[in-house]
Amino acid sequence: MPGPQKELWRRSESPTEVWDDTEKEWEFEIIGEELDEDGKTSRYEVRWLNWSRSDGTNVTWPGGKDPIPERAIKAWKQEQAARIQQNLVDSPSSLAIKVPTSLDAHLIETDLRSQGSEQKLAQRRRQPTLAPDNLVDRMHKLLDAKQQPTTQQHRQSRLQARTSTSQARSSTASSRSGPSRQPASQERRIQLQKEWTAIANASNAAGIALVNVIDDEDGPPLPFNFQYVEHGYIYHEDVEEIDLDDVMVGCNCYECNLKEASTCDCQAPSRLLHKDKNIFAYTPDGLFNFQVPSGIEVIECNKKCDCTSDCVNRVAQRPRKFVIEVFKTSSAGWGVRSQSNIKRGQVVGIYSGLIITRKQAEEMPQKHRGYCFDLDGYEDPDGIAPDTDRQFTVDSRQHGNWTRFINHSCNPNMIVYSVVYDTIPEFGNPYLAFVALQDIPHLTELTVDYDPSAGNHAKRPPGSRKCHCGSEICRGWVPV
Ligand SMILES: C[S@@+](CC[C@H](N)C(=O)[O-])C[C@H]1O[C@@H](n2cnc3c(N)ncnc32)[C@H](O)[C@@H]1O
Repeated sequence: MPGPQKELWRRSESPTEVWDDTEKEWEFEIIGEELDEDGKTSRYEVRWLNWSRSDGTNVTWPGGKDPIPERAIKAWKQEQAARIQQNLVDSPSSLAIKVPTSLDAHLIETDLRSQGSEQKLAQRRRQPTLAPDNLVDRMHKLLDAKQQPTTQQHRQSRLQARTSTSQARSSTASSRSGPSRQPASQERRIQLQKEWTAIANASNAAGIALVNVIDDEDGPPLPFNFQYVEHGYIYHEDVEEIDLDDVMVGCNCYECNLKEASTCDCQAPSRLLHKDKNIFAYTPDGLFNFQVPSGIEVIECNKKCDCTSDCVNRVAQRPRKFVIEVFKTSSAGWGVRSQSNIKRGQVVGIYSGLIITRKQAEEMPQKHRGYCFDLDGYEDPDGIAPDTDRQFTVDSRQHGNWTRFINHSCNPNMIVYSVVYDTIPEFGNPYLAFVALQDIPHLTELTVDYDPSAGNHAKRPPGSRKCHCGSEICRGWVPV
């Protein structure tokens, strides 16, 4: 006969929750968050400062009818981002114990594939009859065919690439003991890839892959002490930095209204108009709407605004979501492409680098000017002579991100527009955003026209280089 059923565990009584004073302001701080399987926040952990249960505990997980105000969430996210950034600065060794994300796995896979492909190519050079038999070879063959305008040109540029690397090799060969050629080490390339990806991830941006299936060069040539800067500017000591917190103003819209842009304080002073009415520069899907005339800066909401990060007027400032490949091209050094398809109007990236004065840029040796971009979007807003004290240039030679590798094409798939969000237009240091002019399939080289105002028959400027863009409407030269 069965005996009396044993009680193994009984839930203790929940402490009583009394929130009686309806007039009272309940002060709280967010102290944690719970993530769902996609890594998105499902709820926040909150500590109440002027409330506790009868047992003294004061932590809850609010939700449902009483969601946490957006403003508190925004402050918490900013605090977390700053903490991640600080950890990275304080402790470079922490990079080594970073928990791999799916993006890292993707990058490692890409890297292994490109290494495999490189070994195959090297082997094929030694045994020219070896047939391609794996996916990577086929993919890169297809890419080569797509990127090279003619076989003749292809052969020439391959030859040039080999000649230049063999020259580089022979200049270092003298320090080696014997004449036999060792396969080039790819350690530098992999190290750069890891470093740049860690820096990008710290700004919540996706990783950077470095790929070379053309020759043995183990990464792009960079000046000594090059610093990868995923986002923002560094200021040269000759450029006066102004404390923007005192001068910048934000809008009070809780939700900036796409239909009535004039009701947003950020958009009302903008010269971005359509039929005399203020408009935002973006569609509801966050794509550039191409209604911004050249010479007009897009003014996005900023850190003083009340709106959240998904506001219709915050697009260029969002972190990059797709992995970028900095890859060796066959005829224009290193270039860039995305591992994901890109939509027309999608903002692909923002130029970063060192802010120098225009005078400094003009006095720079010509060979270094290839990485300079003038910030002249606001220079002549109403036909008024520009304030020469505030004419700046961004130089990405020594400090910059992947956009410094964007090559020129006479028939480009991106354009550049000026956008202002954590500064004011009058200060003359807007950001430069690269936006897709068309749908761009993944692994297609991303290009801009370095001199969009030049006509197709413009005379070749002194100091310009021979253009290898391969487009049917090629002008024949690249400005420097
Ligand atoms: C901003 S950098 C672009 C990245 C560069 N390819 C690299 O390897 O560092 C500009 C330089 O790239 C080269 N370049 C860019 N587009 C080119 C093109 N269409 N044809 C030939 N060279 C090009 C020129 O040397 C130019 O001065």
